Amino acid sequence: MYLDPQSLAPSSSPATPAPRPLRVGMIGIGTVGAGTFRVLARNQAEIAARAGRGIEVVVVCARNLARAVDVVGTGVALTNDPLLVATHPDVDVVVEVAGGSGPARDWVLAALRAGRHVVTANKALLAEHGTEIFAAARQHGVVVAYEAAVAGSIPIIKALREGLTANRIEWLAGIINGTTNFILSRMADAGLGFAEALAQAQALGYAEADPTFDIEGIDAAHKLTLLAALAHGVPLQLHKVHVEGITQLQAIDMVCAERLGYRIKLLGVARRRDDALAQGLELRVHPALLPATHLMAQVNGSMNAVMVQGDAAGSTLYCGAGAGSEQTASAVIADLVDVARLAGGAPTQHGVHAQPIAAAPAPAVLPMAATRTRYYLRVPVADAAQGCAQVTQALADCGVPLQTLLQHHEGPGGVGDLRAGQRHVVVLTQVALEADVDRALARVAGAAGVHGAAVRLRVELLA
Ligand SMILES: NC(=O)C1=CN([C@@H]2O[C@H](COP(=O)(O)OP(=O)(O)OC[C@H]3O[C@@H](n4cnc5c(N)ncnc54)[C@H](O)[C@@H]3O)[C@@H](O)[C@H]2O)C=CC1
Ligand SMILES: N[C@@H](CC=O)C(=O)O
Ligand code: NA
Repeated sequence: MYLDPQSLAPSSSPATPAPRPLRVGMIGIGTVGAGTFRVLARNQAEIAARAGRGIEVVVVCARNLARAVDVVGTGVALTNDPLLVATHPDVDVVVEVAGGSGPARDWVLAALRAGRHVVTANKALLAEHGTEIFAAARQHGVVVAYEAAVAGSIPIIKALREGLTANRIEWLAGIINGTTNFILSRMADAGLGFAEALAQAQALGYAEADPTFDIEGIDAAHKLTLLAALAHGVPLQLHKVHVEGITQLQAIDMVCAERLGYRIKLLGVARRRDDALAQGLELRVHPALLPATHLMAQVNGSMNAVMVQGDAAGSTLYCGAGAGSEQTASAVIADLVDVARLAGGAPTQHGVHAQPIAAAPAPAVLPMAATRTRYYLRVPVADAAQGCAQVTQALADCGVPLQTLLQHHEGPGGVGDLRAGQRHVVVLTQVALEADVDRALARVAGAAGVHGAAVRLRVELLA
């Protein structure tokens, strides 16, 4: 769509002087920074042909300068002062791949005020300070591009801003954290424990500096905040995202889900509601059951996938590496190429201005009690028959329609944290209101013979 094959051929007009290269200053040269430098160097000729000019890293900020030399060699200026890169006179665009949201805000604002474009992979920064940062970019007539910040290599920002721009987006749902998808896949498919799987994700460069951000769903909430703003025209409102991570997930529920024909994934969902029960936006990150036959359920390891339902396009699905060095670098460089193509024009004329566009009126974020979906419930009980009767009665009393009910009894040597001999009532509901499901579970909790806390997981509707 964007690539003119002729542009890869050598120019036939020698009289036209070659435009000067786009000069890049990088802040951070870790997993993503090093990948960006490597891919820029390796694919230099192709990238220059496609961008219409070369892209050249002129200065790099690193904490450890000796290690930075190993990556970038001696032909690039090095500093450990990020502000020096942000305002460097020889830099056209600042690539921020250091991470964190406090100091990074200052560097990025300094770059924008100095008239530099910014490319960043930092979703925490934009989810927390994006309103201020995009306003500064507008004021100074420059671009903040962030394709790498959401779902790594997948061009989902471009898809929403450009490919789907004609649509009213009804919902989007995504596996948008590579680390947790890697952990859940390794636990389900290779029988690894949580800690071991997390350690592998860290060693492969997928996890955040503080992996709590991954496993507690915060990183996915950062990304969902950015996606929801683009897709639904709402402000950046991280504090309104309902967030549950995967640390409370129990092995028994992964096994029961699988026996029922489902896989559990950490999902980010932004769903517009305009029905008899609610008008607004569901904005939530949590583990969810997906039918094992659904394409999204088959997205494993560090892969991400985002499904978008538009009123005109219908369903579209985007899948690819959600984390990793060169995988993320691919998106960073795509943004650099967009900036290179500006060639002095106004950012908005070239469709690169990556700020969320507010629609009026923006839908309000709904409370979780208003969520409408299907549910998986597991209730530990002393007596299976009595437990089934209690659970079905409570669901019926609260208007929650039942779809499947089964008893689960694991003998000695059973899965995960299951006590030998423990019985469970496992239920799949039809579509119900979360408030009604919670009322039913509150009733069940007080019943004689119920041993321990019930588990409630959402079954996501992806149709
Ligand atoms: N690793 C991945 O797969 C992905 C990471 N990201 C984001 O990209 C950013 C970078 O992530 P990684 O490369 O994985 O992290 P990293 O920890 O591997 O690299 C960050 C580098 O920045 C340097 N740095 C931090 N503060 C600095 C300072 N004040 N002065 C000089 N250097 C400083 C660190 O020393 C480190 O070398 C983060 O915002 C992360 O969320 C986004 C998508 C994927
Ligand atoms: N830690 C993140 C990195 C990419 O955004 C993830 O695992 O997805
Ligand atoms: Na992306």
